[in-house]
Amino acid sequence: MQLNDPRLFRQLAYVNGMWTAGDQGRDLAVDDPATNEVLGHVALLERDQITASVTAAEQAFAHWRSLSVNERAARLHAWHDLLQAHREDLAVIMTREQGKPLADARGEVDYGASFIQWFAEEGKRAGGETIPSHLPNAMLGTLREPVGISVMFTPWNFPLAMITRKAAAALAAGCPVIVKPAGETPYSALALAELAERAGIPAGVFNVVTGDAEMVSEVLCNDTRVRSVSFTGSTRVGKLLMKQSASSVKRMALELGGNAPFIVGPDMDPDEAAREALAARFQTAGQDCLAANRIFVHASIYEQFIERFAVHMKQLRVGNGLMDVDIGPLIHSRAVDMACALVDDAVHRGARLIAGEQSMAPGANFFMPTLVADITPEMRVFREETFTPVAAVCAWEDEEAVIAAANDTEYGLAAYVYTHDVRRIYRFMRGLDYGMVSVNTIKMTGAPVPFGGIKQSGLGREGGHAGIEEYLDTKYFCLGNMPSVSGS
Ligand SMILES: NC(=O)c1ccc[n+]([C@@H]2O[C@H](COP(=O)([O-])OP(=O)(O)OC[C@H]3O[C@@H](n4cnc5c(N)ncnc54)[C@H](O)[C@@H]3O)[C@@H](O)[C@H]2O)c1
Ligand SMILES: N[C@@H](CC=O)C(=O)O
Repeated sequence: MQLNDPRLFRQLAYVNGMWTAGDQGRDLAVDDPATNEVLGHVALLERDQITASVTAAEQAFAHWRSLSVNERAARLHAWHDLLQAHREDLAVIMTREQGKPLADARGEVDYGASFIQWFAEEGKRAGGETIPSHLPNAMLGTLREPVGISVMFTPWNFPLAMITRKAAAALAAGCPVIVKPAGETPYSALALAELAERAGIPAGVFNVVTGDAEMVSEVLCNDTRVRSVSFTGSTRVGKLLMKQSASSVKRMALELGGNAPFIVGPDMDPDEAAREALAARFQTAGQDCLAANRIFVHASIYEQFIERFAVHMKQLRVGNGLMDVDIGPLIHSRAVDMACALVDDAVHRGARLIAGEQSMAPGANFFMPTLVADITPEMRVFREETFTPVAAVCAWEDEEAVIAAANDTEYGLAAYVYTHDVRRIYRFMRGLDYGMVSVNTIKMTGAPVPFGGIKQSGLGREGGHAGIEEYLDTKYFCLGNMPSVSGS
């Protein structure tokens, strides 16, 4: 890989401040999804090595938590600055392993860095409270303590920002961290480890383990020394991690799948609404938990919307993310198979295939943006998180019915509403059962935001003031027999 700083491309795990090969010498090939070329390999750690990463974190914890918040913040700020200084290399690594266009990868480096900056400061504000005493001669209050060793399983669609959103919060709270990145995208995580070391984050405080996901999660979730598990990925794996963590009652933060509705009101300009829906559907080639999964358009502008959406969709440039494109490859060929199956299912059940010419795909892992109209609740595109560049549209007329249809899913991550009618906006905002509702914009995320879902989209919040709470325990204290202390 051509980088300005070749030391950012690491193929070994990072445990206790050391670049670590698997004890059995096993490794795993990592492919560039655009070309299927092998980019490199990554160490497959053995069971005992995963346990050793917990021991390293345990030993590092005492020192890390003892630092003042300002000392921890200084290291986090240094880490943030290093991400910015190496932005271009980090973006290239991300595009090569994940496939997303370079411009999007640069955006993700900025997004990822912003969480480090945010939590460096947020750590300074994570204080307890004093409580007016109901007991005579006693002082009551709370202290905030770091929960302890925090494990993070992160996905391949956002290989850098999903790590920093979790890890920076935990580190700021005083917790040591063990990250298990997705097998498809380990190199962004390992580059983060290289930069964490350069930023002065001590050995054992930020570890990146690589290996078989099922074995790693089994070892880490069953280790009683691990106190918190955070995962971003599918609802299926999230449930598995919950089960594995139940025996030792760990704290859980889960950012799982979504099935976002995108509702367009009758007052919208069909062309403007189509451009916005297009961007909301095809971000990260549709492999985004925030991607608009079901597009509900008011019947009065439905056909015009479809026509404008198809026109704009055909202009999207699909290709290798290193080139000047809008949409890169899907993560692997299974995702292409899934996209084909979703479209077939929809058409078989009566949807109209408006556009999507797969013979134009520039490689095995590419899927050309596709639009299906007249979708119904029986179709897979309606029920499942499609995670592919397949846009699925239907018409609505009755406001209560469209809210009910939008809520007719086990997911509840994000919803979009496009209309300028303020009363309608209010009714949608209140009526939609989602953790996040975005009105007249598709840009809703960022460091200050409490990101997260309800129902089977997850537990807890990341980012914002809430993000650091996932890594803090509240310790109540009662300082009794203090005759000079009043009850107030
Ligand atoms: N909510 C989000 O932010 C978000 C982000 C990315 C992906 N996703 C979900 O991921 C799905 C697509 O990804 P996929 O097909 O790779 O899903 P998947 O469930 O097979 O895998 C998701 C991730 O979990 C890891 N994983 C698998 N088994 C694991 C285990 N036992 N322990 C720990 N980690 C394990 C994988 O390495 C991968 O990184 C989508 O349907 C979407 O719901 C959600
Ligand atoms: N796009 C999401 C991540 C989910 O895939 C985000 O911005 O956090």
